[in-house]
Amino acid sequence: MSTIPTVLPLNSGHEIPVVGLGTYKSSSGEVGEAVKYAIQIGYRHIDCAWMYANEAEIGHVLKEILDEGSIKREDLFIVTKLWNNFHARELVVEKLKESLSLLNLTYIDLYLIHWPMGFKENADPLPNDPSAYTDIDYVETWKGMEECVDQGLAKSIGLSNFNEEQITRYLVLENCRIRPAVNQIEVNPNLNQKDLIGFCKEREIVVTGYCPLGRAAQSQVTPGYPVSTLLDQKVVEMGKKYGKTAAQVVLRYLISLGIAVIPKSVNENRIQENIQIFDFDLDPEDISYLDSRNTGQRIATLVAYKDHKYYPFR
Ligand SMILES: NC(=O)C1=CN([C@@H]2O[C@H](COP(=O)(O)OP(=O)(O)OC[C@H]3O[C@@H](n4cnc5c(N)ncnc54)[C@H](OP(=O)(O)O)[C@@H]3O)[C@@H](O)[C@H]2O)C=CC1
Ligand SMILES: O=C1CO[C@H](CO)[C@@H](O)[C@@H]1O
Repeated sequence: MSTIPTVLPLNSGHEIPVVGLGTYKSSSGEVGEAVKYAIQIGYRHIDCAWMYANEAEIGHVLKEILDEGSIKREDLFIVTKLWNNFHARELVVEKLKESLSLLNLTYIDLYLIHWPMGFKENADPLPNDPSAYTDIDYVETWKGMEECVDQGLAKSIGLSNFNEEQITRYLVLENCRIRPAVNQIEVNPNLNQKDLIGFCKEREIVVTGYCPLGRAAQSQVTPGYPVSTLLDQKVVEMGKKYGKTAAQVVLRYLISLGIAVIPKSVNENRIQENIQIFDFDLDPEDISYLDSRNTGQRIATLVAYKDHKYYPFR
């Protein structure tokens, strides 16, 4: 059996656990229990965001766990993200401090710019009107991110939803003093992102794949969503051969691309299932089948902002 590492090295000198728990739409009254259970059974990486509006409940549980003492702060890898309204350089440290206070932490392991597009500070977080856009250059935002590292508030900093050209503006133009450690992007068999993953790898940027399960249940009922590979009967049957579920097959496929994944669940069985993916290998014909599912369809398009100067998916 081939061994897949359980952590990946970052260019900051730190390591990111390959499987993390997603928390988007993990609702109040559920998210804390989910995080507590995940950490109890061995998850060490939790993916949060200011935008998810649930950092306070997660912070309550993190405090409880760390106060109890058997898990130390340095054992955990907590991620959060700067939302689009706060791209002005002088807001970055302030917004990280706000997230840290909600999360009951003194530092974050990884702070990401959530999207390259900026909105005005006092606008709606998902504005309907282009008058809410700003053209603050994300290179300016990055200077604020670097200050988070300088002040000891973030161990690593990175990007999310950035395309090749946008990453190149940091690296080739040498606009950054501290290099992005991670680019968090949508990755699932419908959108396997092999090119962007390869591009990032060559530049020592680790990819974290979001929506790894293709939001299975919602994908059946949400107009415009590509149908999740978890619902493909062939993948369900494939799983039976290994004594695994379709979700485990898909996650195993994704981590073999050399990326981290952050499946979201608030259900104990599924939280457990999603990390039990290191004890089997996929046969070459199954990998070929999953490769063939790459239609390029995206879930998280934020297409309402397609006319924003920094929209990444043109
Ligand atoms: N940077 C960015 O812009 C983005 C980041 N993210 C991050 O990535 C995380 C994951 O993406 P997300 O959008 O949540 O989508 P996922 O692909 O992780 O799908 C989550 C859905 O799948 C269900 N599910 C979980 N495990 C299983 C399983 N084993 N079998 C069947 N269904 C399952 C969950 O339900 P249940 O909870 O009931 O188990 C939930 O409905 C987010 O939570 C967030 O942290 C996501 C989108 C954008
Ligand atoms: O993190 C996120 C969760 O998904 C949303 C889209 O469905 C994104 O807008 C957001 O970036």
